[in-house]
Amino acid sequence: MFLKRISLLQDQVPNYNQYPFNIPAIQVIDQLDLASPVTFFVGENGSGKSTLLEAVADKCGFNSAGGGRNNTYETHAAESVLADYIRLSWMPKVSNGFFMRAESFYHFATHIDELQKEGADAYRSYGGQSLHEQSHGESFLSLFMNRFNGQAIYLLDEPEAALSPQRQLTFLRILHELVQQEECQFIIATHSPILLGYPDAQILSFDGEAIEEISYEETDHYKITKYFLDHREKFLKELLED
Ligand SMILES: Nc1ncnc2c1ncn2[C@@H]1O[C@H](COP(=O)(O)OP(=O)(O)OP(=O)(O)O)[C@@H](O)[C@H]1O
Repeated sequence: MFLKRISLLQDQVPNYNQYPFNIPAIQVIDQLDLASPVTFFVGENGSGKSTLLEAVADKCGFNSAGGGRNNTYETHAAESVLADYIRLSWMPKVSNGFFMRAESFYHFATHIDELQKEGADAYRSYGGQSLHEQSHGESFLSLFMNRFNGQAIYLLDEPEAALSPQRQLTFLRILHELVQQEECQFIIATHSPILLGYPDAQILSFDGEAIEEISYEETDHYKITKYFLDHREKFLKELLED
């Protein structure tokens, strides 16, 4: 793995009452140690996972709307304010990698189409076909299978968004091969109890007073999903009738 620590430059934070420094989990970051090639960010909606991931992506030099170092294109995505206030500690440093956010993947696909029109063989890295001509889930898997390789860091924001449960398992297989064979590092914000099950991953929860490591079985994703599947009728009766 390459990225070992994310630190917040607390003495330089201009205002703790303003976004992004007003997010509870973010404002108390001192040093966040990454202890495994696969780190998951988990937490409630709005707990700050994307904000931190985007800041890391920006600091890596990746397009904060999605892409690698060479993907320069305009979007409505704002610059990451937080990026100026974090420090990344590497051992060793890698510059290869990719930031994928499900919500702006459409714009990224358009950017690849434009590169192809300009004469570059841009589709080669994405399964030989426009990402717009593949289903949402197929285009995600094309990205993971064809574009991801070599020693690199991959920052993924909810990669499960378009993937069926079966394809999430396929994704885990690709992830495993990239970690084992290419020594890739992943930081993944996710709500998927399937992805979170990846063995030996570090799971960082944004739900407490500080970002802290928790086990798979301690995640709400596991607990709620398990309870739901084990007691579906009772659970829904309580939920819908009370
Ligand atoms: N550009 C912005 N300006 C002001 N507040 C913002 C901005 N972007 C996000 N926020 C707020 O910051 C908080 C954290 O948002 P963020 O997108 O990081 O959450 P998240 O944990 O990734 O959530 P989700 O699981 O829903 O994707 C939220 O309360 C959100 O409303």
